[in-house]
Amino acid sequence: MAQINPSILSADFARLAEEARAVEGADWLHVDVMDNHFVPNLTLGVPVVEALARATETPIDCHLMIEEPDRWAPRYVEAGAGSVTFHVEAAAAPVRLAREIRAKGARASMALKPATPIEPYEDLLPELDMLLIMTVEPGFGGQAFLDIMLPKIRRTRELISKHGLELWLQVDGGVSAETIERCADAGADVFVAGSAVYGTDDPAAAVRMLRHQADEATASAGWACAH
Ligand SMILES: O=C(CO)[C@@H](O)[C@H](O)COP(=O)(O)O
Ligand SMILES: [Fe+2]
Repeated sequence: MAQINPSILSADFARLAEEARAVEGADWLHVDVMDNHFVPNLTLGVPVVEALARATETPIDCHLMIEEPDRWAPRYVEAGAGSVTFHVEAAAAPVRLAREIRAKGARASMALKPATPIEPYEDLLPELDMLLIMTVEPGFGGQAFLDIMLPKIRRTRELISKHGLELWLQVDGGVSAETIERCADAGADVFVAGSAVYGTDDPAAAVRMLRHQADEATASAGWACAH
């Protein structure tokens, strides 16, 4: 079944706990950490992730858009994140970092910006629990989905199948009722959605609707997700 991860970036930051609980029933809560260096925006850090992990039953999917993830990612596992994603463009030693995240008890995930190809990282895939393909330039919610990322999603799904991996394939940026079917058809199975969830009157219903759409598209594409 497809997983839907609402992005708290599009929620009301003055009511974070309430907003996190508004999407209980979602698979993971996606938390975007930005440091104003790796991306031109600043959001939240370790103390807020700790507070969110206490405030909701939904596991935390932490997306680190920061410099020096080798230094900081383990701190987010300690803060209570169940999955930690670092950007390969920022990591000094991605294999060592993925192993450290796993050893500390979280799922290890690596993200690629739109201009970063997957092919140089084929041999790293067994070290990961999830790969994140950005479908916008990281930094802000509410941007338009980049259709030109669809071939990369498809090629990544082929690599995952070729190696017989259980790796999850996440897409993030501009995922909505209009675009989710294209992502699922190309091979994504974990979908981050910010404005398409929190921009509606009923975030929990939006999650259910997106999941249904993704499941239908995956079934007609004929590949099975690993979860
Ligand atoms: O990581 C990011 C942005 O850099 C995302 O997680 C956004 O928060 C997704 O928001 P929408 O594009 O779905 O509104
Ligand atoms: Fe994100």
